[in-house]
Amino acid sequence: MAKKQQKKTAKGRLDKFYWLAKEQGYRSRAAFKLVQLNKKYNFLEKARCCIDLCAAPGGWLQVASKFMPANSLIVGVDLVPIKPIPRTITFAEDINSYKCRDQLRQILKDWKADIVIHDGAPNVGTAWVQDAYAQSELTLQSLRLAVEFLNAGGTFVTKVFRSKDYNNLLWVFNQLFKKVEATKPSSSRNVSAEIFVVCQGYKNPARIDPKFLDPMHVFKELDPAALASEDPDSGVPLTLKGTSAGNAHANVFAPKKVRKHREGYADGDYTLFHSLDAADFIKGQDVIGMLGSYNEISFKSDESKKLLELAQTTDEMRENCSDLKVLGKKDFRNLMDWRKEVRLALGIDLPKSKQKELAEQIETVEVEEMDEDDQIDDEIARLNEEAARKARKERRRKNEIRQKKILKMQLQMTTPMDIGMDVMDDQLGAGNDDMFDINSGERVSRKAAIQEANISDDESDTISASHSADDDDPEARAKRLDAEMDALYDEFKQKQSERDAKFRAKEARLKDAKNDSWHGIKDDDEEDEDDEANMSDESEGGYHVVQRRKEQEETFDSDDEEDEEDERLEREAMQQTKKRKRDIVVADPEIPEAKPSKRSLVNSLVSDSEISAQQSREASIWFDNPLFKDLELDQQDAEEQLEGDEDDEDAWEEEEDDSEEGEEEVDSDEEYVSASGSEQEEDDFEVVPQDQQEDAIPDEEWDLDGEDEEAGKQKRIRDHGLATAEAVALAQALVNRQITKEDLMDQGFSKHNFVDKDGLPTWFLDDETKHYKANIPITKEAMQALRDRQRALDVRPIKKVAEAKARKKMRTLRRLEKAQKKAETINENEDITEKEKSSTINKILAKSVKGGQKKKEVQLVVAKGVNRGLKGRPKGTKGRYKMVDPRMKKELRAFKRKAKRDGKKLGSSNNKPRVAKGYGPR
Ligand SMILES: C[S@@+](CC[C@H](N)C(=O)[O-])C[C@H]1O[C@@H](n2cnc3c(N)ncnc32)[C@H](O)[C@@H]1O
Repeated sequence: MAKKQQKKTAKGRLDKFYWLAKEQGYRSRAAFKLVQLNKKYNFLEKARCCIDLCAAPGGWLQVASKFMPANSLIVGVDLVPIKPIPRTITFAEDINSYKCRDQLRQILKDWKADIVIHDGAPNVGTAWVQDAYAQSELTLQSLRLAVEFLNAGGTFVTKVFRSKDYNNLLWVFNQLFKKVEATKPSSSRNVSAEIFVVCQGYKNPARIDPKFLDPMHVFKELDPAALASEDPDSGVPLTLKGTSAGNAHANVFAPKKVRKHREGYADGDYTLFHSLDAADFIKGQDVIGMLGSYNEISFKSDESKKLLELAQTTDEMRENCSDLKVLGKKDFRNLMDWRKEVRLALGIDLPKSKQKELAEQIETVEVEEMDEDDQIDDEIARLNEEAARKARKERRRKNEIRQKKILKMQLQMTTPMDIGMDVMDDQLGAGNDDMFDINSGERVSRKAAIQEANISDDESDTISASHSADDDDPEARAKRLDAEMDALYDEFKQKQSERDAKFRAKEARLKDAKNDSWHGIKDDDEEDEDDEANMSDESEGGYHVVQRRKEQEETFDSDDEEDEEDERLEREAMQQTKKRKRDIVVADPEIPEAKPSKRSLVNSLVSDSEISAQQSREASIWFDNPLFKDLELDQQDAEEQLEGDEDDEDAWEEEEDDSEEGEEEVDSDEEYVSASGSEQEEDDFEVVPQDQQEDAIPDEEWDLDGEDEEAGKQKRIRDHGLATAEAVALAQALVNRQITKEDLMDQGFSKHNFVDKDGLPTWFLDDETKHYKANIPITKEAMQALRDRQRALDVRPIKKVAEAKARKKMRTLRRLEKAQKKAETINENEDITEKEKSSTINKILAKSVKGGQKKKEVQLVVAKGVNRGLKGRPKGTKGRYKMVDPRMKKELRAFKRKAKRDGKKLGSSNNKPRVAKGYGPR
């Protein structure tokens, strides 16, 4: 028995309602019974005065106080005092006493109750052993108080036990109320015989016959003799004729006069608890029946005490025996096994081998006694029988194999390719042409035939060998079949995993989902996958990525023309980044840092061994290409390059920030890089800046080891919000008050969450994981909200652009600050006139504003002679430069000439090419 899972008190008390009650501050789990009853009948919201009979510890009172309107009168009474509850009046009294009635009258004064609720349970025996009759009496007593204090039209809610008095009680209720309904809320344990009756619309008769409320009359046992002498017209027993009870019986017994025993007590048996002696359990025959009808297996008799000394009677068995009502399927199976073992140990049953021996001995003796003819006849009969048995066994085996194969097919454990190959093999090898035998009496579907053919000879041999061993024992056969199915399923999964990378990733994700650190971040995971896909797309420069980027850039262009220059630089930077990413991927895909985003995510999904095996295979094939002969970059080199490049990036950022008033350095990476040979080589191995990796996969998502899991979960929820349509739909329903928090919690405790997985085969569990999920409806609004959010994300500028904008803003601010300081100094200067001051300040301000928009000048450089084709920054060049074709120089000269001839100023033309002040050294 799963001791850890369920605290072993009677009925496994600590169930979800126990915890819910704890969480919501209810004093008892019983509170949820009233919550659920009220949810169904809505009696609390309308009531202004409520009497709770047998109210301790006060769970129902808390619920009443929560759901009833403010300023309602709520009175609770119990044998034991109740700790004060806001908005309620309580006192300790026996509800059977007159004192109780008087006190109620005193409290209510001239008020009448709209609702009387009763959840009393007489304290008899142990806490959970109930005496049904006492319970019925208590119920009748509560009815007596109810009819005294209820308003016309009021409601009475009471607990009743499903005993033989149940129908009588219901009959009485029906006489006094317009509508009577019995219901069992889900919070009431199934093992409990209790049921709740909701009586609505109190008729408030002017006078009630006291016999209606007298247990002696209501629960009167009917004397068969009295019943026999009945009124011929109405069928009412003569002893009761003319009384209300008589009328009651007229209703109950007419027209058939046969009283139905539903699920009530057996005659003379008024207890709900039944104990079975262990010795009887071991020796008895109807084991299942016994386990179903008894509450415990006791070891009280001398015979059963001896069982306790057996090694087979473990502590767990004893524990299981102590409360049969809380056992699961597996526990019952264990109990049956235990019984079998004990029977063997006590010699009640013989072991199988001995049984066979015995049978053989008997057979031999018989044979010895026969004469020769008889012997021959008998031998023939035996052989015939054996042949028939073998044929039966073979047929059974084939059926099993077929079933198994059909199941395999249903689970899609075979692929069409396998089927084709197997069929061919089989047909070629064994000449099996059954498939095409249309006259075959046995109508096997083509698929089934294929499946049958799927079994290899080896497999069938193994199966038949193992079959013969335990063919007669259905239990062993079932176990063997289970084991075989599991093995087949594992094989199938392995095959699929080898074939399909997606499947592998899915498996790994499932595994991770089961892992605590992954709990609840499935969507993040998916997001990351998307990120990964995007990034890998990016690194390959796919069409979609280009399009997407284009769109983003266009949006941005139209948004802010002022930042044109910065934007262009950013575009170039991004292209460079992409180029660098490509470079590093081509240069050495084995360097982990070379594929930062991909590696890190894949690491998390697929085990290292899987990756390395597959990668090394793929990598060796890839690097067999002669292209890579000369390329020997080891991981260390790559790391050094990475560091170097990062330093460069930092330097670039610093210079960018330090540059002032148009003296900015060249932004473009190509232009920035030094021309020296070694550095040039390094340039080829630039990598994606580190911060991009961090963007793709936030550290904290992967690194939850040391953190509090709950805190991590909360953070993810904060960071990523409602990521699925289901989540958004639920959130909207909550906000719009279509459902309440309680509903949501209720739904959370669904069959999908509390599944006993013990003993279930893996393939079944896998399938369940896939399909056995609560179906949360998605609304149009939720989808729209998600789409809107995605759209908002799409139009947000990418990080690099936002950074460029911020840098620009910062530079403008610095310039303005400087200008302001200068203006202040000028203002304080008393040597110059006010007019001069204002014009100088104006100039400074204009300059500072213009400074930001000043176009950067580009030097055009022509490489000549040996320098032609050299890459990198030409010696002696400062600032931005552009390598141009020599022809352009000529064209420029021609342009100047023409301009001179036409008398135009070079600078006045809008069509002039962008030129530098002069030419570079080469
Ligand atoms: C199941 S509990 C009630 C739980 C309660 N409805 C709640 O929500 O907390 C049953 C209660 O009935 C009370 N009881 C039993 N017989 C009684 C009687 N004759 N008069 C008053 N209370 C009684 C017991 O003291 C016990 O507290």
